Amino acid sequence: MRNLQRFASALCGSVPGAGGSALPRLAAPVGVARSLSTLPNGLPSSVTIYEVGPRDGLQNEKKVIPADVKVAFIDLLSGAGFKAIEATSFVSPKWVPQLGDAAEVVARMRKAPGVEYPVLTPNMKGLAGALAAGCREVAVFAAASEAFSRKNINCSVRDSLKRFEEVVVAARKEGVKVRGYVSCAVGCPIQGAVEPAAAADVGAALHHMGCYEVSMADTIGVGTPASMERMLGATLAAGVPAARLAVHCHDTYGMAVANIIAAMRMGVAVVDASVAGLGGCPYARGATGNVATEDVMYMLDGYGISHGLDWGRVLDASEYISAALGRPNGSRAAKALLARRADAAEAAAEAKAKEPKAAQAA
Ligand SMILES: CC(C)(COP(=O)([O-])OP(=O)([O-])OC[C@H]1O[C@@H](n2cnc3c(N)ncnc32)[C@H](O)[C@@H]1OP(=O)([O-])[O-])[C@@H](O)C(=O)NCCC(=O)NCCSC(=O)C[C@@](C)(O)CC(=O)[O-]
Repeated sequence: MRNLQRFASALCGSVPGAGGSALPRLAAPVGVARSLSTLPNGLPSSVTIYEVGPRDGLQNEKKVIPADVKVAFIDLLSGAGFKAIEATSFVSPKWVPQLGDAAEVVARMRKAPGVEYPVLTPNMKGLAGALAAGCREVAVFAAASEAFSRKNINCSVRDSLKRFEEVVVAARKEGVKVRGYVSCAVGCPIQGAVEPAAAADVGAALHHMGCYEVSMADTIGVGTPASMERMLGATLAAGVPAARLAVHCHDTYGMAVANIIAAMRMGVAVVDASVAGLGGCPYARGATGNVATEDVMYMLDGYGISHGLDWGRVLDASEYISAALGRPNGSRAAKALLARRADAAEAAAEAKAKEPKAAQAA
């Protein structure tokens, strides 16, 4: 751990203002930080994949997705071993019409034991909706970029943090866990480059507010391992421990898996991802979806890092949602594995057809 902190300070030496937060410092965070057990190569021995497909993946779809499809998708994911599946958002339906059915989806989805189903809540109205629906975990989402904050939630970063503090305090009073996001942590579709210190300050503010985990998001997928390291280094130096951090990478430039490896090398062991690489950003033309869950699983398997997910069931969910949306699967690993699965099923059917009739009947 001391090495990690030294690494963070070394990285941040060149980042002006890192850790010197200009944003409000609020109450201390709650909960027990995860302890990080590592492999001999320094990578975490297990990684939690926080599935965001039903929320981040579907919020940006042009055609209306029926609640039936969302519920069936979440139910498939629920059997796959995820500990957290971000189900939907209690945001203004005028801003995000696609998730206007949040209450219905939460009411109808199966709640598997041991699985959290967080929902996004941008304000007290969203929190009230989430609480009324029985949600036990919510997420607030600030931005490292002023321009994006105004475009996404119609207020400045500072005002958003005041609003989120109210949500965090009220949620915790109800015993509801709150996760925090920092959007545009390495780049913004409107303002361009984002200083690591700006992302670190917002991450630290959410951490000190009481978010049990802060997910640093490369919203438009422009990051590289180098810019991720600078941003995470600044965030660690600003006082957010690696055990409280997650990363949320979009894959626009094909860097997401490499960026996640860079984050794991810095001790991050929670990774947001979307089955089939669903998603996109309404404010950035050409920005692609989240890193695909299956691509992350394939990488983790290669390192021998446990993720606790059932490949067969993840592929079922991936196949289902790609068919329901009528588009090719956005995960390269899923495409390859689904093709192999189809080949194996075909070969089994052929073998069965060649069996003598009596054996087939048995
Ligand atoms: C924050 C607001 C509400 C401000 O929007 P506003 O227009 O400033 O809000 P307002 O308080 O003036 O209210 C306007 C109307 O919305 C209603 N309203 C107000 N709040 C709610 C609510 N919670 N639920 C339902 N309705 C709501 C409110 O009642 C009112 O209705 P009217 O009186 O006109 O009929 C709006 O901008 C909003 O909903 N934004 C959400 C945008 C969003 O969800 N974006 C995508 C999130 S993804 C992201 O940020 C990045 C992330 C997390 O994925 C990480 C990454 O990939 O980088």
